[in-house]
Amino acid sequence: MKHFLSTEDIGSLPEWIAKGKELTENPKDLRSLGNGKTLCLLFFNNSLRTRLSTQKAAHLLGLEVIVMNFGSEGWNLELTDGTVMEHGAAEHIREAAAVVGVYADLIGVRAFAGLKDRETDKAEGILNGFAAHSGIPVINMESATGHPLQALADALTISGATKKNRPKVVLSWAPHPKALPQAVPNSFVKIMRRMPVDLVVTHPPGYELDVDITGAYTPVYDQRQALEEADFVYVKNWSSVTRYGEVLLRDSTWMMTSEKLGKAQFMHCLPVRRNVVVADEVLDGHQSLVLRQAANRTVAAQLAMMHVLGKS
Ligand SMILES: NCCC[C@H](NC(=O)CCC(=O)O)C(=O)O
Ligand SMILES: NC(=O)OP(=O)(O)O
Repeated sequence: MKHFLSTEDIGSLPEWIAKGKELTENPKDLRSLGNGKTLCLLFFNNSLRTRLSTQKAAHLLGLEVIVMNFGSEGWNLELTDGTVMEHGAAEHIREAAAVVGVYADLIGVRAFAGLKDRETDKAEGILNGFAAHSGIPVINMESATGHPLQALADALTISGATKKNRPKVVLSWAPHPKALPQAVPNSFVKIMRRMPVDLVVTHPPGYELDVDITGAYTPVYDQRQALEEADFVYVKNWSSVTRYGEVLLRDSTWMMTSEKLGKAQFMHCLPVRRNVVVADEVLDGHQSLVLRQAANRTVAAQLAMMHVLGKS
């Protein structure tokens, strides 16, 4: 059975990108691919793009969709085997996943990092629990450590927008009032390593990504130096890994501005806090790719579903 749990589940990235371009440029009626099948989307966290683009992609592939906001409406799930369930959780993930497998043919799961315990988040209990116990393919709609649908959409966006054979792509940390997960930068770094780009990662000291996930990299702590000659600038906040889940810095000089962006194209996965992460002028300017990224989320979801349906 094929899942789509991380960017590693993308076999040949150039082939997936070519297929994505084909879906966009020569759309065909693909409704027979998913005919008679049901996709169940489970949200343990909020969403706009993921929920709508995945539903739209499912309709394009002829799938029926059922959606549940599990975080607010589902039973609290026990993830550990052998627990005496006298407290807290009403249901074990073994039953919950198996039951979804009775109603659906594939599942999408969104379950963010709790940002309290690093090892718990790295174990990906909810995502892996559904993959292990549902008996049907699972698609990651942003988990504790990764957001592969976003990364695939970002790869499609850069591939479609680049004017160079080997563009310079900068991933820049930005300030944020809340502690946010590392899922988006993790998957972005991993997929960019498989693209014909020169990737530079810039963040303040203390915001190093987990190299067990991203692979080794050399951070550039001077943002202006990192941004020199950039073609694409991907801006994102994440919380500290070493002081797990902490906000160490709220330095507004890391916010992206038109002056710092220069001639580069701007990217962000959204949602974004205006004038904290990025200045209005950038989001409202013609160098912003954020809506193309959002549009490519539908293409990424189609590709992921075709993969797990065995129809890619
Ligand atoms: N899926 C896209 C990003 C989701 C999440 N952002 C957030 O939770 C932003 C919340 C806020 O701004 O209050 C993240 O960073 O992983
Ligand atoms: N980029 C993204 O995943 O957006 P949502 O959190 O709104 O789904």
